[in-house]
Amino acid sequence: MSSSTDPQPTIGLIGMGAMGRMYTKYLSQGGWTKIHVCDLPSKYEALKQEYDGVPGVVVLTDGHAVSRSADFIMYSVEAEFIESVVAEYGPSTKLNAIVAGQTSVKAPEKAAFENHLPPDAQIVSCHSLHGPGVSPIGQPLVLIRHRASVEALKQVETILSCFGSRFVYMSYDEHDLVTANTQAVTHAAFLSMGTAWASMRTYPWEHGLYVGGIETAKVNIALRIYSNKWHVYAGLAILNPSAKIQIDQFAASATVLFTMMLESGSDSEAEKKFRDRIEWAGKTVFGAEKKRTPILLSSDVLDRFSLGTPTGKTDKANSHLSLLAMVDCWAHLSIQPFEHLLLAATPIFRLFLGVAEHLFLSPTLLQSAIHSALYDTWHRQDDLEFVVAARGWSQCVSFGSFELYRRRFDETRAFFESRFEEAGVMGGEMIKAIMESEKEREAQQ
Ligand SMILES: NC(=O)C1=CN([C@@H]2O[C@H](COP(=O)(O)OP(=O)(O)OC[C@H]3O[C@@H](n4cnc5c(N)ncnc54)[C@H](OP(=O)(O)O)[C@@H]3O)[C@@H](O)[C@H]2O)C=CC1
Ligand SMILES: O=C(O)C(=O)Cc1ccc(O)cc1
Repeated sequence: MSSSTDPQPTIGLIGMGAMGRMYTKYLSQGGWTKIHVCDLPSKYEALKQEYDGVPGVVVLTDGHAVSRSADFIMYSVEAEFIESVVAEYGPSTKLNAIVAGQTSVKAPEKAAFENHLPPDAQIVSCHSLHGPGVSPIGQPLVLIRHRASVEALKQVETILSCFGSRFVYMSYDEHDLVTANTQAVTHAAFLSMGTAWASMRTYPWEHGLYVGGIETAKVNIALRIYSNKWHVYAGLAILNPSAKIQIDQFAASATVLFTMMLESGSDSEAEKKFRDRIEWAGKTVFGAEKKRTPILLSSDVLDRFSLGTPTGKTDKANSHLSLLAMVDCWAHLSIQPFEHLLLAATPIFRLFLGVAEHLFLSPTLLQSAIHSALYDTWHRQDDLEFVVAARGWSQCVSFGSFELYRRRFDETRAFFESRFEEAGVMGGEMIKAIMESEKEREAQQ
């Protein structure tokens, strides 16, 4: 790191995509004066022009130039490529530099750093648990002191303090377990909703049946995910071994619950089995949480962020199969989602857990969802498409194919693309409102 006569370390960012740019922005605004950045050499000229005059930022040709000059180096590249990128630039790491990665799954990053960084390099990795369009203030920022002195960790904290995020400390292995619990299944659920809607060629908020309250949250988040980079979700699902197990359980839960819905009909024994299973899942996940202040805003507030206009048909109950399956999945895997809430929740996980909690802690809502699941047939096609989509995503992840993942993602994305701008604004405001209401509640408690 910097010597005592040089108060500012040189900060290096390799990969100037969405996250690299976000880091550059906050580091520059935070007053750091030596921020060396690069992307692929082919983007050098364009990046140089773009960052001309941005305080503290120097664009360099490639990762060798950044690695050789920086005291703290962060790799913000696709998880799929971390091994090859570190293999290329790692040997150029400045003597005694501290190295970090921003990848959403850490097992490949850890292996890449151990295999390709010089022995004098210290490793303090990180992970901002939010997307590039969310304000980092108050969000969890994971710090992983893997091969580094306490002093090195302090230096990283100092550099990143300008984000106003909440530091969360864990090991590489803990990180992958926690993020599988919070992110993998949440993403699988929203990816499946999107694929189901796209398969039916319907924008759910446009036909008036899925508008307002819980539906608003589902639509806004699904569109938010599809407007992000496919490789972010592919990487954390395919390269994290714990994620595969969870996504598989989610698909299994959706399938079993849907089958039970079909079997019930006039069969009271089958109906009882379904009710018992939902009740068991709800107790397992939410049972101990009766005294917690609920996460979610009221339905009225959620309605403010709706993409569609309530038509009066909106009171019609539906099965909320995705939420029932999520809670069933958590219960089967003995995941206690509230344990992660304080520690390492992303905005999307927080919101989805809040929506599930809203459903399960309201006896009226839950009973009407169960009743609708058992007796209504109008949403059967939607639920069937959802189950097919969940199984498809699970199979895709189990095959470990990035190409297949990209094709599935792109197909659904194309269907929603024209709506991203509108949904991005709404979704952003919804997340902001929820974060603010959380802060207010915390202050009151
Ligand atoms: N987006 C998100 O919500 C979050 C993402 N992350 C993680 O951060 C990392 C980056 O994600 P994000 O910024 O969204 O993705 P982007 O695709 O926007 O950015 C990655 C950038 O790295 C570039 N790159 C690839 N190889 C090299 C190389 N050899 N040298 C220099 N640059 C290279 C890519 O170029 P090219 O496109 O040409 O390949 C691209 O510009 C990922 O590992 C992701 O999992 C973490 C938190 C949130
Ligand atoms: O909130 C979410 O789950 C997101 O989708 C944004 C996101 C994506 C990848 C990360 O590694 C961290 C956050």
